[in-house]
Amino acid sequence: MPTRILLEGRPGVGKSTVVRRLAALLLNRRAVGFTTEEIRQRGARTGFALETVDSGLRAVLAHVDLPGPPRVGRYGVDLGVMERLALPPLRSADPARGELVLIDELGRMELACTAFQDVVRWLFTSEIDIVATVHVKSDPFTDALKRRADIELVQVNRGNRDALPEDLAARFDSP
Ligand SMILES: Nc1ncnc2c1ncn2[C@@H]1O[C@H](COP(=O)(O)OP(=O)(O)OP(=O)(O)O)[C@@H](O)[C@H]1O
Repeated sequence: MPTRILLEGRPGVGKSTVVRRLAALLLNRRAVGFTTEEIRQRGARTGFALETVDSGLRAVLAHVDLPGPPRVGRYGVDLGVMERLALPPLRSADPARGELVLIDELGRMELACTAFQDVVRWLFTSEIDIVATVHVKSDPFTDALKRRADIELVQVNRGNRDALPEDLAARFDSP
């Protein structure tokens, strides 16, 4: 049975940092997937960049200056970035090669890509180990994942965020 972990936490608690540190700590496993990061201009958040875990490819996923569609809040989302950068490594993830999927995050902008929803559904039925971040906020897609009996829902908070990357790396790296 693969390990499927959802890291849940309030905005800014440190979920992305846990995922990035976990990717850097893994010795015997190859992590594939993506992380997202705020873009700030003159101190204000103007968008989000997406970066692939394995190859470090980076592009602007959402920005106040992008028109969309879709628009999520103040941001126009470039779904082509999901198609070109995020999906290929997820589609070719192979547990036989020791690969582990990291997704940061299962958020509204990412899930605006229906092909991404399909890939995530497939991943959660496959033999691939997964660590994905989710917000506390209710959303039909992530609520359904959180209710599954075969996932571990881990709350990220200030008390455990420093220890979590090493705890998770030890679990995934052990033979
Ligand atoms: N373990 C930590 N120790 C100190 N600072 C941290 C730690 N983890 C995260 N931070 C800081 O908190 C801020 C938010 O971190 P991060 O982006 O990882 O949170 P997040 O939960 O992924 O946020 P979001 O919900 O917006 O995606 C960053 O400035 C980061 O440097």
